[in-house]
Amino acid sequence: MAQVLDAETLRVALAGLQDWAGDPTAISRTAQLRTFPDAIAVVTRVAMTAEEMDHHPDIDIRWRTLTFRCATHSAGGVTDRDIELARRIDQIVAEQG
Ligand SMILES: C[C@H](O)[C@H](O)[C@H]1CNC2=NC(N)=NC(=O)C2=N1
Repeated sequence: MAQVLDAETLRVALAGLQDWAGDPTAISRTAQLRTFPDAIAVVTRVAMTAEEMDHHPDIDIRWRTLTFRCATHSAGGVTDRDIELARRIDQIVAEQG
């Protein structure tokens, strides 16, 4: 099973991502898109990626502002799977933004 990252490993991983913050329990990032449809397009793409990975973020939608939160429930915290999901979310946001 995936292991929860220790604080130092997490710090290094967060430095390689775009706007993510958090602690070993969960990481999150907010992204503001140009329009509501742009935001929903990002949500749809993230949903497809999450299904492929069988790893799903919590997503909060407020007009054109999205907040993503990633943790591995079965492990009780942030694992490599969350870092990979965050990286893919960054890529999708960058492509849509
Ligand atoms: C059976 C299936 O693999 C699990 O329920 C998956 C689904 N998606 C998940 N997503 C997240 N973020 N954490 C999990 O522990 C998790 N578990």
